[in-house]
Amino acid sequence: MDLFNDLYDCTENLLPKEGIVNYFGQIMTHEEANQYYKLLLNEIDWKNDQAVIFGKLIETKRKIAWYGDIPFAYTYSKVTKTALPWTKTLMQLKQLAELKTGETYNSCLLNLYHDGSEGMAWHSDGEKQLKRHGAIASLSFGAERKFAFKHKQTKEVVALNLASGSLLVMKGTTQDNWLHRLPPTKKVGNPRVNLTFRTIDLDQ
Ligand SMILES: O=C(O)CCC(=O)C(=O)O
Ligand SMILES: [Fe+2]
Repeated sequence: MDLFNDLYDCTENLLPKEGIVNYFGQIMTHEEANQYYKLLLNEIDWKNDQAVIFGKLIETKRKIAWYGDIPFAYTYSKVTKTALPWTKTLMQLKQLAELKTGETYNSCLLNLYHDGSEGMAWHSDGEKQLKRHGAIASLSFGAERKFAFKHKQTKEVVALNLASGSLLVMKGTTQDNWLHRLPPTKKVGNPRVNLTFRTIDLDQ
């Protein structure tokens, strides 16, 4: 695993300008990643995501869950969700993400993509309730999927594959200047679980 991880320099900024994205590669063994994947699939209170699109309430096939230090209300795609208390597994993963990235987090949004037909459209995670320029740590489990960034003005694109058991961090002004997405793909038939650890600003 160490040999493999030497291929990634987690201090290298993947963005050419106006934001910072670091990819740490796989931060655990395949066995550990597989264990976490199964635990997360079973333990998490997965719900179909709801969103208001053109004024209509729709349910996505992708499932989500929202956990945090306290029952924060978080408005995402115009629907408000209340954070559930951390599970033991999520607490372990939060500590791992904090140790690796040198940042702290107080909440986590989880996404379950059943197969490659499910993805997430271009967006940035700049919600008002999030700490301005706070780091967002992304842990992935299960199927490897492509993840892409697009500069809001120049439309430059940067893409990479997120492996099972891998960690990526977005920080600085990334959310101001770049969109990101998880493109749908016909090549993937297995589920993927993604965790994004975030910091809700309690003064907002
Ligand atoms: O699934 C991913 O890798 C990204 C999810 C994401 O961008 C989000 O939850 O805001
Ligand atoms: Fe996002």
